[in-house]
Amino acid sequence: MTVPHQPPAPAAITATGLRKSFGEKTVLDGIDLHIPKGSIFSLLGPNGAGKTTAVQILSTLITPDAGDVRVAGHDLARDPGAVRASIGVTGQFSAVDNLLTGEENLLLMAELYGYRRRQARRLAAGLVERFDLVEAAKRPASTYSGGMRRRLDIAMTLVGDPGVIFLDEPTTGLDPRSRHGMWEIVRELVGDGVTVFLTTQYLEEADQLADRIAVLNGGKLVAEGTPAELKRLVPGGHVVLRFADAAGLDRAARALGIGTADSEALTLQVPGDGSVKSVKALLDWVEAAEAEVEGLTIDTPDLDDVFFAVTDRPTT
Ligand SMILES: Nc1ncnc2c1ncn2[C@@H]1O[C@H](COP(=O)(O)OP(=O)(O)OP(=O)(O)O)[C@@H](O)[C@H]1O
Repeated sequence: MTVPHQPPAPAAITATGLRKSFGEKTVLDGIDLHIPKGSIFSLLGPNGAGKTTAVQILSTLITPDAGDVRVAGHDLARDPGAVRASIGVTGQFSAVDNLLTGEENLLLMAELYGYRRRQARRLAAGLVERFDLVEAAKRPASTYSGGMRRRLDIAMTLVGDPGVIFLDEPTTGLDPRSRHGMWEIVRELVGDGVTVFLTTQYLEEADQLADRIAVLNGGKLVAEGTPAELKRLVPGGHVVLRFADAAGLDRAARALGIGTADSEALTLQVPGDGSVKSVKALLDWVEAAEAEVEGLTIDTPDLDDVFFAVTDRPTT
Protein backbone atom coordinates (compact mmCIF):
# COMPACT_ATOMS: atom_id res chain seq x y z
CA MET A 1 0.00 0.00 0.00
CA THR A 2 1.35 3.42 -0.84
CA VAL A 3 0.93 6.26 1.59
CA PRO A 4 -0.72 9.22 -0.12
CA HIS A 5 1.80 11.97 -0.49
CA GLN A 6 0.59 15.39 0.61
CA PRO A 7 2.12 18.02 -1.68
CA PRO A 8 3.71 20.84 0.32
CA ALA A 9 1.56 23.99 0.42
CA PRO A 10 2.73 26.46 -2.22
CA ALA A 11 4.92 29.16 -0.72
CA ALA A 12 3.96 32.84 -0.68
CA ILE A 13 7.40 33.89 0.55
CA THR A 14 10.69 32.04 0.44
CA ALA A 15 14.11 33.36 1.37
CA THR A 16 17.46 31.58 1.38
CA GLY A 17 20.63 33.01 2.88
CA LEU A 18 19.22 36.50 3.32
CA ARG A 19 21.88 38.94 4.52
CA LYS A 20 21.93 42.65 5.29
CA SER A 21 24.50 44.83 7.03
CA PHE A 22 24.51 48.53 7.76
CA GLY A 23 28.18 49.49 7.80
CA GLU A 24 29.91 47.26 10.33
CA LYS A 25 26.64 46.05 11.78
CA THR A 26 25.28 42.77 10.46
CA VAL A 27 21.54 42.84 10.97
CA LEU A 28 20.47 39.74 9.02
CA ASP A 29 23.13 37.04 8.98
CA GLY A 30 21.75 34.36 6.66
CA ILE A 31 18.01 34.03 7.15
CA ASP A 32 15.90 31.27 5.55
CA LEU A 33 12.12 31.56 5.34
CA HIS A 34 9.36 29.39 3.92
CA ILE A 35 5.91 30.86 4.39
CA PRO A 36 3.00 28.88 2.94
CA LYS A 37 0.27 30.67 1.03
CA GLY A 38 -2.77 31.64 3.06
CA SER A 39 -0.99 31.49 6.42
CA ILE A 40 0.01 34.01 9.07
CA PHE A 41 3.70 34.18 9.83
CA SER A 42 4.97 36.25 12.71
CA LEU A 43 8.51 37.53 13.09
CA LEU A 44 9.47 38.33 16.66
CA GLY A 45 12.63 39.70 18.17
CA PRO A 46 13.95 42.27 20.61
CA ASN A 47 14.12 45.94 19.65
CA GLY A 48 16.73 46.43 16.98
CA ALA A 49 16.83 42.75 16.00
CA GLY A 50 16.10 43.50 12.35
CA LYS A 51 12.37 42.82 11.96
CA THR A 52 11.64 46.06 10.11
CA THR A 53 14.75 45.53 7.98
CA ALA A 54 13.39 42.11 6.98
CA VAL A 55 9.99 43.60 6.10
CA GLN A 56 11.64 46.38 4.12
CA ILE A 57 13.68 43.88 2.11
CA LEU A 58 10.77 41.52 1.44
CA SER A 59 8.58 44.44 0.39
CA THR A 60 11.26 45.82 -1.99
CA LEU A 61 11.92 49.04 -0.05
CA ILE A 62 15.59 48.20 0.47
CA THR A 63 17.84 45.65 -1.22
CA PRO A 64 19.57 42.77 0.59
CA ASP A 65 23.33 42.24 0.39
CA ALA A 66 22.82 38.57 -0.46
CA GLY A 67 20.15 35.90 -0.62
CA ASP A 68 17.49 34.51 -2.93
CA VAL A 69 13.99 35.75 -2.24
CA ARG A 70 10.68 35.00 -3.90
CA VAL A 71 7.50 36.79 -2.95
CA ALA A 72 4.09 35.89 -4.42
CA GLY A 73 5.81 33.81 -7.11
CA HIS A 74 8.20 36.56 -8.24
CA ASP A 75 11.95 36.84 -7.86
CA LEU A 76 12.70 39.87 -5.72
CA ALA A 77 15.98 40.76 -7.42
CA ARG A 78 14.86 40.18 -11.00
CA ASP A 79 11.30 41.46 -10.86
CA PRO A 80 10.77 43.85 -7.94
CA GLY A 81 7.96 45.57 -9.85
CA ALA A 82 5.92 42.35 -9.96
CA VAL A 83 6.56 41.78 -6.26
CA ARG A 84 5.41 45.32 -5.50
CA ALA A 85 2.21 44.79 -7.49
CA SER A 86 1.36 41.65 -5.50
CA ILE A 87 1.88 42.93 -1.96
CA GLY A 88 0.44 45.39 0.51
CA VAL A 89 2.36 47.03 3.32
CA THR A 90 0.82 48.71 6.32
CA GLY A 91 2.24 49.71 9.61
CA GLN A 92 4.76 52.22 10.68
CA PHE A 93 4.54 54.28 7.48
CA SER A 94 0.86 54.75 6.90
CA ALA A 95 -0.38 55.77 3.45
CA VAL A 96 -3.35 57.65 4.93
CA ASP A 97 -3.58 61.33 3.93
CA ASN A 98 -4.84 63.29 6.94
CA LEU A 99 -6.35 66.12 4.91
CA LEU A 100 -8.62 63.80 2.96
CA THR A 101 -11.69 62.00 4.28
CA GLY A 102 -11.60 58.22 4.66
CA GLU A 103 -13.67 57.88 1.51
CA GLU A 104 -11.43 60.24 -0.46
CA ASN A 105 -8.36 58.31 0.64
CA LEU A 106 -9.91 55.11 -0.71
CA LEU A 107 -11.04 56.77 -3.96
CA LEU A 108 -7.57 58.21 -4.50
CA MET A 109 -6.03 54.79 -4.00
CA ALA A 110 -8.56 53.24 -6.40
CA GLU A 111 -7.70 55.90 -9.01
CA LEU A 112 -4.01 55.08 -8.61
CA TYR A 113 -4.87 51.48 -9.41
CA GLY A 114 -6.69 52.61 -12.54
CA TYR A 115 -10.28 51.98 -11.51
CA ARG A 116 -12.97 53.94 -13.31
CA ARG A 117 -14.99 56.40 -11.25
CA ARG A 118 -18.04 54.17 -10.81
CA GLN A 119 -16.03 51.07 -10.01
CA ALA A 120 -13.90 53.08 -7.59
CA ARG A 121 -17.00 54.35 -5.78
CA ARG A 122 -18.41 50.85 -5.50
CA LEU A 123 -15.11 49.48 -4.23
CA ALA A 124 -14.69 52.31 -1.69
CA ALA A 125 -18.27 51.87 -0.42
CA GLY A 126 -17.68 48.14 0.07
CA LEU A 127 -14.45 48.69 1.98
CA VAL A 128 -15.96 51.47 4.13
CA GLU A 129 -18.71 49.04 5.11
CA ARG A 130 -16.39 46.10 5.70
CA PHE A 131 -14.03 48.07 7.92
CA ASP A 132 -16.75 49.70 9.97
CA LEU A 133 -16.00 53.21 8.76
CA VAL A 134 -19.43 54.17 7.40
CA GLU A 135 -20.06 56.95 9.92
CA ALA A 136 -16.53 58.30 9.64
CA ALA A 137 -16.18 58.04 5.86
CA LYS A 138 -17.00 61.71 5.20
CA ARG A 139 -14.74 63.05 7.94
CA PRO A 140 -11.07 63.99 7.45
CA ALA A 141 -8.72 61.20 8.53
CA SER A 142 -7.08 63.67 10.93
CA THR A 143 -10.13 63.21 13.19
CA TYR A 144 -9.81 59.40 13.30
CA SER A 145 -8.79 57.38 16.34
CA GLY A 146 -5.71 55.14 16.12
CA GLY A 147 -7.90 52.08 15.52
CA MET A 148 -9.92 53.77 12.74
CA ARG A 149 -6.75 54.94 11.04
CA ARG A 150 -5.29 51.40 11.06
CA ARG A 151 -8.54 50.04 9.62
CA LEU A 152 -8.49 52.68 6.88
CA ASP A 153 -4.84 51.88 6.19
CA ILE A 154 -5.62 48.17 5.70
CA ALA A 155 -8.70 49.00 3.60
CA MET A 156 -6.48 51.14 1.34
CA THR A 157 -4.01 48.28 1.04
CA LEU A 158 -6.81 45.96 -0.10
CA VAL A 159 -7.70 48.24 -3.03
CA GLY A 160 -4.75 46.69 -4.87
CA ASP A 161 -6.02 43.15 -4.10
CA PRO A 162 -2.65 41.96 -2.73
CA GLY A 163 -1.89 38.27 -2.21
CA VAL A 164 0.65 39.02 0.52
CA ILE A 165 0.27 41.67 3.21
CA PHE A 166 3.03 42.89 5.52
CA LEU A 167 1.69 44.17 8.81
CA ASP A 168 4.46 45.90 10.72
CA GLU A 169 3.29 46.24 14.33
CA PRO A 170 -0.36 46.71 13.33
CA THR A 171 -1.76 47.09 16.84
CA THR A 172 0.94 49.05 18.65
CA GLY A 173 -0.77 51.72 20.75
CA LEU A 174 -4.31 50.39 20.25
CA ASP A 175 -6.62 49.70 23.18
CA PRO A 176 -7.63 46.06 23.81
CA ARG A 177 -10.97 46.35 21.98
CA SER A 178 -9.41 47.88 18.86
CA ARG A 179 -6.64 45.29 19.03
CA HIS A 180 -9.16 42.45 19.05
CA GLY A 181 -10.99 44.13 16.16
CA MET A 182 -7.73 44.19 14.22
CA TRP A 183 -7.16 40.49 14.96
CA GLU A 184 -10.58 39.71 13.49
CA ILE A 185 -9.66 41.64 10.35
CA VAL A 186 -6.38 39.73 10.01
CA ARG A 187 -8.18 36.39 10.42
CA GLU A 188 -10.70 37.41 7.76
CA LEU A 189 -7.93 38.35 5.35
CA VAL A 190 -6.34 34.96 5.76
CA GLY A 191 -9.74 33.31 5.38
CA ASP A 192 -9.85 34.98 1.96
CA GLY A 193 -6.53 33.34 1.02
CA VAL A 194 -4.20 36.27 1.74
CA THR A 195 -0.81 35.54 3.31
CA VAL A 196 0.09 37.76 6.25
CA PHE A 197 3.61 38.57 7.41
CA LEU A 198 3.26 40.10 10.85
CA THR A 199 5.73 41.78 13.13
CA THR A 200 4.56 42.57 16.61
CA GLN A 201 5.79 43.56 20.05
CA TYR A 202 2.93 41.65 21.61
CA LEU A 203 3.71 37.99 22.05
CA GLU A 204 0.08 37.30 22.84
CA GLU A 205 -0.78 38.68 19.42
CA ALA A 206 1.57 36.25 17.70
CA ASP A 207 0.18 33.46 19.87
CA GLN A 208 -3.38 34.36 18.89
CA LEU A 209 -2.82 34.86 15.18
CA ALA A 210 0.25 33.15 13.82
CA ASP A 211 0.38 29.71 12.24
CA ARG A 212 4.15 29.87 12.56
CA ILE A 213 6.47 32.12 14.49
CA ALA A 214 10.18 32.82 14.07
CA VAL A 215 12.34 34.61 16.60
CA LEU A 216 15.13 36.80 15.27
CA ASN A 217 18.12 37.46 17.50
CA GLY A 218 21.73 38.37 16.77
CA GLY A 219 21.06 38.26 13.02
CA LYS A 220 19.80 34.65 13.05
CA LEU A 221 16.47 32.90 13.45
CA VAL A 222 17.05 31.33 16.85
CA ALA A 223 13.70 29.52 17.06
CA GLU A 224 10.93 28.68 14.64
CA GLY A 225 7.71 26.71 14.82
CA THR A 226 4.03 26.79 15.66
CA PRO A 227 3.18 28.62 18.91
CA ALA A 228 2.69 25.22 20.60
CA GLU A 229 6.04 23.90 19.33
CA LEU A 230 7.85 26.96 20.61
CA LYS A 231 6.25 26.68 24.03
CA ARG A 232 7.46 23.10 24.25
CA LEU A 233 11.04 24.40 23.87
CA VAL A 234 11.04 25.87 27.34
CA PRO A 235 10.56 24.13 30.64
CA GLY A 236 8.49 25.89 33.24
CA GLY A 237 5.04 24.32 33.19
CA HIS A 238 3.83 23.52 36.67
CA VAL A 239 0.81 22.75 38.81
CA VAL A 240 0.31 24.55 42.11
CA LEU A 241 -1.72 22.64 44.73
CA ARG A 242 -3.24 24.55 47.65
CA PHE A 243 -3.88 22.58 50.86
CA ALA A 244 -6.38 22.95 53.66
CA ASP A 245 -3.73 22.76 56.38
CA ALA A 246 0.00 22.48 57.02
CA ALA A 247 -0.18 18.80 57.95
CA GLY A 248 -1.79 17.97 54.60
CA LEU A 249 0.88 19.98 52.73
CA ASP A 250 3.55 18.11 54.64
CA ARG A 251 2.10 14.66 53.91
CA ALA A 252 1.66 15.47 50.22
CA ALA A 253 5.18 16.90 49.90
CA ARG A 254 6.66 13.78 51.47
CA ALA A 255 4.50 11.42 49.40
CA LEU A 256 5.40 13.12 46.12
CA GLY A 257 9.07 13.71 46.92
CA ILE A 258 9.27 16.54 44.35
CA GLY A 259 8.12 20.14 44.13
CA THR A 260 8.55 23.34 46.10
CA ALA A 261 6.49 23.74 49.25
CA ASP A 262 5.42 27.14 50.61
CA SER A 263 4.37 26.61 54.21
CA GLU A 264 2.85 30.11 54.56
CA ALA A 265 0.68 29.94 51.44
CA LEU A 266 0.09 26.21 52.07
CA THR A 267 0.99 25.46 48.45
CA LEU A 268 3.08 22.89 46.69
CA GLN A 269 4.43 23.70 43.22
CA VAL A 270 5.04 20.59 41.14
CA PRO A 271 6.59 20.52 37.64
CA GLY A 272 4.16 19.22 35.03
CA ASP A 273 2.66 19.89 31.63
CA GLY A 274 -0.82 20.50 33.04
CA SER A 275 -2.45 17.73 30.98
CA VAL A 276 -5.62 16.19 32.43
CA LYS A 277 -3.85 12.84 32.75
CA SER A 278 -0.90 14.19 34.72
CA VAL A 279 -3.08 16.33 36.98
CA LYS A 280 -5.32 13.34 37.73
CA ALA A 281 -2.28 11.19 38.56
CA LEU A 282 -0.98 13.96 40.83
CA LEU A 283 -4.29 14.25 42.68
CA ASP A 284 -4.46 10.46 43.09
CA TRP A 285 -1.05 10.49 44.78
CA VAL A 286 -2.04 13.32 47.06
CA GLU A 287 -5.33 11.63 47.95
CA ALA A 288 -3.48 8.42 48.80
CA ALA A 289 -1.36 10.51 51.24
CA GLU A 290 -4.63 11.67 52.84
CA ALA A 291 -3.94 15.32 52.17
CA GLU A 292 -6.88 17.58 51.38
CA VAL A 293 -6.41 19.76 48.29
CA GLU A 294 -8.46 22.97 48.39
CA GLY A 295 -7.61 24.22 44.94
CA LEU A 296 -5.13 24.07 42.12
CA THR A 297 -3.79 26.27 39.34
CA ILE A 298 -1.99 25.18 36.20
CA ASP A 299 0.73 27.36 34.69
CA THR A 300 1.95 26.47 31.21
CA PRO A 301 4.86 28.29 29.55
CA ASP A 302 3.74 31.15 27.34
CA LEU A 303 5.53 32.89 24.49
CA ASP A 304 7.04 35.34 26.97
CA ASP A 305 8.96 32.43 28.51
CA VAL A 306 10.10 31.33 25.04
CA PHE A 307 11.14 34.86 24.14
CA PHE A 308 13.24 35.28 27.28
CA ALA A 309 14.78 31.84 26.80
CA VAL A 310 15.94 32.33 23.21
CA THR A 311 16.82 36.02 23.03
CA ASP A 312 19.31 38.15 24.87
CA ARG A 313 19.26 41.80 25.82
CA PRO A 314 17.97 44.34 23.25
CA THR A 315 20.61 45.43 20.79
CA THR A 316 19.49 49.08 20.67
N1 LIG B 1 19.25 52.68 7.33
C1 LIG B 1 19.96 52.24 8.38
N2 LIG B 1 21.23 52.62 8.58
C2 LIG B 1 21.95 52.18 9.62
N3 LIG B 1 21.49 51.30 10.53
C3 LIG B 1 20.22 50.88 10.40
C4 LIG B 1 19.39 51.32 9.32
N4 LIG B 1 18.18 50.72 9.45
C5 LIG B 1 18.26 49.95 10.55
N5 LIG B 1 19.47 50.03 11.12
C6 LIG B 1 19.93 49.30 12.33
O1 LIG B 1 19.67 47.93 12.12
C7 LIG B 1 19.23 47.32 13.32
C8 LIG B 1 17.89 46.65 13.09
O2 LIG B 1 16.88 47.64 12.96
P1 LIG B 1 15.36 47.27 12.70
O3 LIG B 1 14.60 48.56 12.67
O4 LIG B 1 15.24 46.39 11.52
O5 LIG B 1 15.01 46.46 14.01
P2 LIG B 1 13.59 46.01 14.58
O6 LIG B 1 13.75 44.59 14.97
O7 LIG B 1 12.52 46.34 13.62
O8 LIG B 1 13.50 46.91 15.88
P3 LIG B 1 12.22 47.54 16.64
O9 LIG B 1 11.55 46.42 17.35
O10 LIG B 1 12.89 48.48 17.61
O11 LIG B 1 11.37 48.21 15.61
C9 LIG B 1 19.21 48.40 14.37
O12 LIG B 1 20.41 48.34 15.10
C10 LIG B 1 19.15 49.68 13.56
O13 LIG B 1 19.75 50.72 14.26
